[in-house]
Amino acid sequence: MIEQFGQRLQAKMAVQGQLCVGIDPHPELLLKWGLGDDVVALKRFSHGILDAVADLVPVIKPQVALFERFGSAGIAVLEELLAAARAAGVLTIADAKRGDIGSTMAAYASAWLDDASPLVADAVTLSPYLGFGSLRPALELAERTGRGVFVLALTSNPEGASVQHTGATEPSGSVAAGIVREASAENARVLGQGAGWGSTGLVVGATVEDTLEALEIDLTTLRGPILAPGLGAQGATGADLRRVFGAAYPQVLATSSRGIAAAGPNQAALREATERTLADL
Ligand SMILES: O=C(O)c1cc(=O)[nH]c(=O)n1[C@@H]1O[C@H](COP(=O)(O)O)[C@@H](O)[C@H]1O
Repeated sequence: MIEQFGQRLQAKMAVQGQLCVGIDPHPELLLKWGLGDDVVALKRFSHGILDAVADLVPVIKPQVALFERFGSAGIAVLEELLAAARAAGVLTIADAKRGDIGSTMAAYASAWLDDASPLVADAVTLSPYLGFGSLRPALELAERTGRGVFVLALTSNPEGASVQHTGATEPSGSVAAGIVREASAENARVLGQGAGWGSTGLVVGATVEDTLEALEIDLTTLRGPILAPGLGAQGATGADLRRVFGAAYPQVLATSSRGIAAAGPNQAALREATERTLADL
């Protein structure tokens, strides 16, 4: 039987901690590393971070958009990076935020979650705002291949509230609460009476402050991982995460991209920034 993503992630986090290092090759960071804004730089930057943190953290999260901006050559770098992480035993979350009508969703799912795809990752981020049900092809493929998904629920950007908080005063609750319910039901379906985490995770920004309480969302019902961006560059700290997530904190995989990369390109400095962030968590 294939070991499912949720179980693999939970086991790795128990040993290595709750930090995911994001790989976001922004032009200004490439410049700060003394590099140009080109594909050679993209490769040096992304492999530089992977090499520095591979034995320290359970997961890396390349931001797909920042590879796509170099076209096919950038995608080739992403393919190599995903393969190198696999070889180093680091789990990967492709941050692609895909979401489309079911038939197209099946193609996105095969790009990121199918064993045969050159872009295969251990998990992919998905947007449920065409309806949670539209993600079904990805949920099914993830289950078949032992991979996972992280579904946007409450994002870290201030504009997210205009969609995600909608309905908060209705009896059915907010849009975000509905996403949490559907993801929890999916894990309950797959896990049944089994213990541990399912492979349907959620994305909840570390910056949402008291929103969880206000929207009456209990993330411990998820029985799965919570990807929490917002650490470092967006201002959140380990203490904020513990306060925001409360009883669900053990499920949190905090992610930091610019906050770690800004310490580079020196490998010792990248490791030091990573170890400091792990300690804060
Ligand atoms: O899905 C994500 O990872 C994500 C969701 C969210 O709500 N907010 C958010 O910042 N992200 C991503 O997380 C990363 C955050 O980067 P830093 O702010 O540099 O740590 C970026 O790649 C964002 O696209």
